[in-house]
Amino acid sequence: MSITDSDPTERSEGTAPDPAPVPPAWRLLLGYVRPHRWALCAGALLALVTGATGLLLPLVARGLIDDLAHDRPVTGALLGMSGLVLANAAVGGLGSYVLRRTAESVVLGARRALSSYLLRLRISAVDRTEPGDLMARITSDTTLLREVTTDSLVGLGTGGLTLIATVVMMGLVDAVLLGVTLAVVLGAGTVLGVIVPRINRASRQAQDAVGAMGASLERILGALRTVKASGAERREEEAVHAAAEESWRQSVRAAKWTAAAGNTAGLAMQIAFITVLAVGGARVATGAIDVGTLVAFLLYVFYLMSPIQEVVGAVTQYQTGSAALARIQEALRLPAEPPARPAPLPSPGARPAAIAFEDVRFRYADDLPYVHHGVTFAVPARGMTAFVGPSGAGKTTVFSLIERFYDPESGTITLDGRDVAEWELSELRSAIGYVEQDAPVLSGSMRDNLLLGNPEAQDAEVARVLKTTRLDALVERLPRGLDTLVGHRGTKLSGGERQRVAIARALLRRPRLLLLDEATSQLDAVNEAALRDTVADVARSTTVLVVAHRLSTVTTADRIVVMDAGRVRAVGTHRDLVTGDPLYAELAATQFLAAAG
Ligand SMILES: Nc1ncnc2c1ncn2[C@@H]1O[C@H](COP(=O)(O)OP(=O)(O)OP(=O)(O)O)[C@@H](O)[C@H]1O
Repeated sequence: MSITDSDPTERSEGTAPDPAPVPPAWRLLLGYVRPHRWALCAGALLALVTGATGLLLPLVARGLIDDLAHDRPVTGALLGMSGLVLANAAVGGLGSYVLRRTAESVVLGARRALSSYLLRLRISAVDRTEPGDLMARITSDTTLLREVTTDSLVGLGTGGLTLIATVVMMGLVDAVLLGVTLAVVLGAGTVLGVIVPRINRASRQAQDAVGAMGASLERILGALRTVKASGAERREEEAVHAAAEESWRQSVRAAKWTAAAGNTAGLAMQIAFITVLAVGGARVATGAIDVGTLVAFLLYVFYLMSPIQEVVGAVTQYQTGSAALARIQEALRLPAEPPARPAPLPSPGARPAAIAFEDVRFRYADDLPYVHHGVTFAVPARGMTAFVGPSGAGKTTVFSLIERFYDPESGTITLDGRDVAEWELSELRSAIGYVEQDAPVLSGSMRDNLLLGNPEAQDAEVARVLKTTRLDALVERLPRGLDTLVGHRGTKLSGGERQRVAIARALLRRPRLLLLDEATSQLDAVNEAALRDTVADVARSTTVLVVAHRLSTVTTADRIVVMDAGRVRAVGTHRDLVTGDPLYAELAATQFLAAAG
């Protein structure tokens, strides 16, 4: 699944698509590794020292055979060999630890960068992605960076250098036997050139399938009640299984080619060994070389196996890792907002904000119809303004544009007379409290939810807001008061309570402008009255805009903006509009709900 296909929303929001081509995977990898380069160099150095101690072993072995052949004492050679073996194990272990630790740090860096970036994504970018797929990019794709750092980058460096050093040593021992060995190795290299790109393709498809599985799971877990109530468990299960099986199929394909690559390298070494033994035996017979030289060379052939396998492993691992890197990079190229600078919240009693739309035209994407066809209205500071109109009229979109989740194609939106496009985003949002229609409550405690937008709020302020939102009685009833857990998405609260928690959360930010998207669902009379009184209270000191779905909300409003098909058709009080606007009269007659539901 690709998330970087060009998206028309970008242009309609004035966000130019990123024109720079995606850098090659190796350059991306170096970018992640750069902060850890010294640790990586230390690890690579230790790996090289390990390799060097190994390289000396055949030479010491040759000395040992020579000593034995000439009846010389062998204690020195034996001690030397033991020392080299111990040094090899100790330095090798330390090197491996340093490399793995560095690789974990690379993964940590990538996860931090990616998660911070995802929190800054523009809402338009989130609209066209699957959250589950994005999650897979942070969890599973970044994990692959670990192997690619240790096995691929370091493996290529140390394996490559050891390989060169081994070849040089072999050349010094016997050039003819080296020629024989290289001929076999080059043949194997040609076969590997065919296999390796296949590993890349299969790995990429396997990772995409993991992303698709995450997306399916997120879809199910996000609406498990609906899935169960709709009896759709089996069909949803099949979708998850299909993605899991696709990932399995592609991983098995990648495993097949990886195994083929490994075996080709192994087979090449066996062939090289037998050929060297045959050619070397003949050379010993003719007296061209002695037995010690042949044994030393054969040890080098064995020794060659490890760096060759390291290099082959590095290349195959790089293929898997570059697929993951590409997926991470795709996520990092989604349009994002500039990094948020912390903006202070308005002080208590800050003056309310005035808001105005002037001929605003907006559509969610170039290939979608306009949602706003020139919306114009002005709301003075303080008081409650209700937005009413049939479903799809563009009321919620008004709020999204004020919050700058999207930018209009033309026209201006001003807050206190200043174009919202000119405001620093964090400064703009700190002036506004926003309560979404489905009033999201996050998992965690009641306190976590209330303090989400203002962690510094004092107890007295929290108590006051709880009273305003008529939540004080509820909190008293909860077994652990504010520390009671509210469940995933606040499932332990009623719909009305969730809405009031969301309002309380917004109020604790002391907004100069409160945007309240009323729930379309019917509330019971007690909850409805509590909500109405709350909003009326708040509107005395703040500017409140409400997308209203209930007649009881609009009758108390200071002014009502009637929207229809992306236009403002009338503005007035309930009394004016009931007689002056036929659509409003009709909506009021049906209590809004028939037209709004
Ligand atoms: N993220 C989006 N991407 C594309 N189209 C969208 C998006 N959000 C809303 N729309 C479309 O824009 C139009 C206006 O939506 P909006 O939510 O503003 O309507 P509304 O008046 O608030 O409706 P309701 O009363 O049902 O909440 C609708 O036709 C809707 O399908």
